[in-house]
Amino acid sequence: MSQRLLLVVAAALKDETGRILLAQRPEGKQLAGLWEFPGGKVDPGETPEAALARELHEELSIVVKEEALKPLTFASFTYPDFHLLMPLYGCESWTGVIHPREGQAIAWVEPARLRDYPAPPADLPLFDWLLEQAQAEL
Ligand SMILES: Nc1nc2c([nH]c(=O)n2[C@@H]2O[C@H](COP(=O)(O)OP(=O)(O)OP(=O)(O)O)[C@@H](O)[C@H]2O)c(=O)[nH]1
Repeated sequence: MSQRLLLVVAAALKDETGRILLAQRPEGKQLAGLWEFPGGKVDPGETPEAALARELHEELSIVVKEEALKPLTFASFTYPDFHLLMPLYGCESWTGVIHPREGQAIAWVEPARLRDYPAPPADLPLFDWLLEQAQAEL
């Protein structure tokens, strides 16, 4: 069966203590209430990095330079309506203060606690990957 491929970019924003930012999907959206990485769909003609910088500004009101986005890993997951391809970028520097602009809750989460947050199924291997990375850095 052929399926629509949807390209979504996501960021693992990391603070000085190694915690990762998760945002809760607002009510009314697909998968509402689940915790996920900030990000969103890549618009036609947009690079993934430009799309992610745009989404981070729209969602969290921070300014991120594209050079500050480091490719980490990706999710590839079949949902009922589409197949999600989601590169995950790491980001440790931005300007501005994180302020959720869409009414979404946010949380800074230690890598070992990521699995405590209900998340879209596509994100679970990414949570595990981030934990492995954090453990390897110790
Ligand atoms: N941003 C984001 N989207 C994710 C993650 N995991 C995951 O399965 N998705 C899925 O990716 C799809 C696109 O995300 P999105 O809805 O945030 O994109 P968007 O803001 O551009 O769309 P919208 O404004 O039209 O709602 C959704 O179906 C969402 O459930 C994640 O960690 N972050």
